[in-house]
Amino acid sequence: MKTSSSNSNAPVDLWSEILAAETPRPQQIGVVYSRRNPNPRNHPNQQPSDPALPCSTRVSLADPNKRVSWNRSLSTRGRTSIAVGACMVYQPGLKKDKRKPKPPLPKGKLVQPPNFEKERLYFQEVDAFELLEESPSPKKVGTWITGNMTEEGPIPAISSRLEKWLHSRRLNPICGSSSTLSKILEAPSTRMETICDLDLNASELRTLERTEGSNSLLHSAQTGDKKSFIENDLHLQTNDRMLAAQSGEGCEDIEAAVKKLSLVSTLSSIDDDHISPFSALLSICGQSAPSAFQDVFSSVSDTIVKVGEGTFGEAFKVNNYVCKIVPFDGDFRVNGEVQKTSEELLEEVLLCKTLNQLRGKDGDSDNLCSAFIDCVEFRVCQGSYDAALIRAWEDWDLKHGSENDHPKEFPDKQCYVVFVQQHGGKDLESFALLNFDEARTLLVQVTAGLAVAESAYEFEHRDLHWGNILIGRSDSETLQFTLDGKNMLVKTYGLIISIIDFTLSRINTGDRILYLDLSSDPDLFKGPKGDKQSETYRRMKEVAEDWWEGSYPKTNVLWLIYLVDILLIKKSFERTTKHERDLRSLKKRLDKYDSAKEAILDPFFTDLFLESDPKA
Ligand SMILES: Nc1ncnc2c1ncn2[C@@H]1O[C@H](COP(=O)(O)OP(=O)(O)OP(=O)(O)O)[C@@H](O)[C@H]1O
Repeated sequence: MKTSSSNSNAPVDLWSEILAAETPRPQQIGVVYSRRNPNPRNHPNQQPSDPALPCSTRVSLADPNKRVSWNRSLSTRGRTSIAVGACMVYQPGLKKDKRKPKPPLPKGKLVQPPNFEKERLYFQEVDAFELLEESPSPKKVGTWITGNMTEEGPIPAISSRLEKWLHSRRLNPICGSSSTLSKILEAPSTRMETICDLDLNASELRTLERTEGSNSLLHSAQTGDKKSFIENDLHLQTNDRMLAAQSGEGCEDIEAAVKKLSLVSTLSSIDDDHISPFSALLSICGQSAPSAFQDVFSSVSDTIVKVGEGTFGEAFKVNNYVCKIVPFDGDFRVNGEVQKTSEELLEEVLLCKTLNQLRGKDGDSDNLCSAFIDCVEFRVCQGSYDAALIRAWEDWDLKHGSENDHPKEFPDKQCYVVFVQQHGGKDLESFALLNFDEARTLLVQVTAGLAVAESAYEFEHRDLHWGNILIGRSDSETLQFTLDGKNMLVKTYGLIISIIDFTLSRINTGDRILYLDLSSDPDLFKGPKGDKQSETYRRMKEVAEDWWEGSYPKTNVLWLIYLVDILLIKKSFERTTKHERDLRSLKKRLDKYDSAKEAILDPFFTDLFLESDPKA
């Protein structure tokens, strides 16, 4: 899936190459925004709203007339995490429902065995004997990977660098995170950079060496990244801890600082250990303090172009990347919605990091694909909106008419998460499909991607409308998917798709189940009758019986059915009546499948596989 780079310092992959060819000049970007929850009253592609439907009364304080959302009740919104691992007990708003047991951990090789050579080198630096003697046993063995055996005995599955550090100082009285999470933590996207290192002005983001120091919070604490330190009551606690660690104020303080900022303790101890979700979010983004928002973007003003907007985020093209900027934790509404919380964003980042694992950057796996947008960096920022972004926002507003609030309204204490993603092209709504082959490859890539993610993580997207499928043109004729160890080479007909926006998604990371409890968002299911997107939410609800923590891969199939409908009804491309018949019979058969994994075996897809057939 990866292609080689001409510049060894820059991470060039398939997308970068596609996009270098596809969108070389900002003014050529023609992405038309499609929000997840279009307001049927003013969205050209939506049916007129049912006057009987209640319209939301939640409007932004910034501009009460700007936007009305018909299907969100974010006052009750909240992503929910069910921890399935030892010590993972954080379950806000967990509904007690004993109908189903907790889903099993995902199958397949989720966790790579630890690289023992690396472990050995590490332990040379510490007193290995002492360490092994003092290491606590996990309380629930089943959720830990089995450690390697050494002459001295088993090495516990020590997951993160922070944990190793704690072990080395015999300061780890709690059980550690599972290795799945640690693997995610150590993925390239958790690179620790100072604000200056996040050089969006470069034509490519640099892949920094992931050294022990550069990727650790401890390092930040020790080097004291004061430049990005923003004085804010909310964050002082975190910074105090880090500075205490820096100044070496005794083991207890260091232990507390590191433990509280390590993912090991994030979700599980937010409640009982008074850790703020904000600290945990910083931690998972590899930061000790928020970056100054304006600094991150100030040097790239000429190249910034807005490419889209969503209910929560504004998306800007910055060179070859897209930065999705999501404000959070503010106490006023943005775009008519209550702002997302640190906690929700923490889980969203975790979810993205988990899906990033499917790209196989960290070794072999039984399930691989590049169908989910590559998130290359996550950055917590704070401050008022950058002038270059505001200019880009206003340009876009002139051309497309934004439904969002003007970002200049944000106060200077506002926090944001910047999701730095690869540019995935245009969304399906605005992309002009040329012919039936392009429609077919779209369907097979989405289906295969969902099948792979289902298999690896019991993933359900739960919101796969046409604004959440991006399409780019590519020279690659084929694309590889690996499903349960079997390789499938899929014909692209020159298109590569990327799935985005995991706000409603459900995933089993191996440590915990992340999902959004849609039962607390009744408006989501009140969209116009007959509207395919609204009907799909309602069908999902029937399948889930409004119990959203459960695993229902059928929901993925429901979105595939929606996609076929969209291709038939909303998209025009060169096609014959036979092609339409084929699509209609695919839709009928899809109805009978319970998962994307079943759907990918449908005869409709057979001749789209070049070498290996998933049935073989
Ligand atoms: N990586 C990307 N590449 C290209 N365009 C993107 C990318 N990410 C987002 N966009 C554009 O921005 C729009 C909004 O992004 P996204 O759906 O992720 O935001 P959101 O706030 O989560 O939206 P929603 O209203 O669906 O919750 C997309 O429809 C797309 O047009």
